[in-house]
Amino acid sequence: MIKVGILGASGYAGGELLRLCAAHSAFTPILLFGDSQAGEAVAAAHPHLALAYPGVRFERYAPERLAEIDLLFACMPHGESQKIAPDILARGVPFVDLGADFRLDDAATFARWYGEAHEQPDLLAEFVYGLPEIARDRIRGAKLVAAPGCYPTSAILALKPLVDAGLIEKTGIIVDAASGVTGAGRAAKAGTHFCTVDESLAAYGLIDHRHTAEMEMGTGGEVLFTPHLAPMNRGILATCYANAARDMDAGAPLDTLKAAYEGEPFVHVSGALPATKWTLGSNAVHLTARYDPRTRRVVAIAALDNLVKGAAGQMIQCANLMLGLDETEGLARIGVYP
Ligand SMILES: NC(=O)C1=CN([C@@H]2O[C@H](COP(=O)(O)OP(=O)(O)OC[C@H]3O[C@@H](n4cnc5c(N)ncnc54)[C@H](OP(=O)(O)O)[C@@H]3O)[C@@H](O)[C@H]2O)C=CC1
Ligand SMILES: CC(=O)N[C@@H](CCC(=O)OP(=O)(O)O)C(=O)O
Repeated sequence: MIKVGILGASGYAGGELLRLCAAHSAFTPILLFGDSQAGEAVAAAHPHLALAYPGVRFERYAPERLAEIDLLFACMPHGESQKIAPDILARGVPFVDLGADFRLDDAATFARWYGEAHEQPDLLAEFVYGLPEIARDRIRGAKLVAAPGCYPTSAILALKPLVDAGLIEKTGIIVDAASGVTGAGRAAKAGTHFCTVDESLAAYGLIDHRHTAEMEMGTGGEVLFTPHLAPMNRGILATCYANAARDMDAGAPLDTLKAAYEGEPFVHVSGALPATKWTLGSNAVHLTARYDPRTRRVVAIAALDNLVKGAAGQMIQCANLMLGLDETEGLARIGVYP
């Protein structure tokens, strides 16, 4: 048994992490931190988890309690991990953070995209960016991992092999992506109210969405990113456009993605146009790509579940690698469909 602590266990990502841990052979959540719900039963926040966590309650965070666990996950709003990172490092507990605090590799980029100075700039280099398909060897055995945001996971997986193979130019990359509403967290907000979202599709975060920085770090290109909010609970569909760097067969981008992800347990590349519905509840990413000789552009599309491969599933996949377990342990490769 690997004793797990979760910070932000009462949120959507924390709830999904608890759901996945319930099906994991080793990860056993024993400390669920959530100050505002301390004393409440897990099932009060997550009724669907009642059978898995009978009698388990949220507790207040206290750094000395880190001595009781073998692995720590955090699913808190940005800025919170920075405050407690020194405690975590001092105790040496393996840590996977889902917030954005330690994803970027330099403090100036963090300040540019998050609008505030980083409180622990010296610790940025200590964290590995937790995208196993790109950084598996660095995650294996690491103590500190920063899991990517949901949008960057989709865009980086669709684009990086095409950049690396020299098929697309690094400038002028466009990422148009739509997210399900759980991507915005569980707190009630005007922008995610049922009546605002239902039967509607809208862009937001024009030009300055903070995930642009992660996409640029992960692809090595210059990205114009436009997120959209879609009337669905889960899912990200990212449609990515780039200028072709040279003439090529229409199928060359698809062949490149197939070669790049051959043997990857959670990545499926095919000529079919991916849909978010294929991925629900699974850690799968479905990808496709084409070259259009008429416009000399390459288009690549990714679909995933923002709460699994875009959040809690990615965290479990990283933790499996960090602790030397089978990377796929506790994770579904097949979504619930229809
Ligand atoms: N939802 C998604 O698809 C994804 C989310 N993320 C990131 O993961 C993190 C969590 O997201 P999500 O679960 O959606 O968010 P939620 O709003 O659903 O949950 C946030 C959690 O953080 C806790 N929390 C809130 N404020 C504080 C604080 N000041 N100190 C400590 N804990 C606090 C909340 O506890 P309480 O109930 O007690 O307030 C709750 O457990 C965020 O950083 C988000 O950006 C990343 C990838 C995908
Ligand atoms: C639909 C929606 O609102 N999505 C969130 C993305 C949340 C996330 O995954 O990213 P971070 O962890 O980097 O915040 C947004 O656009 O802010």
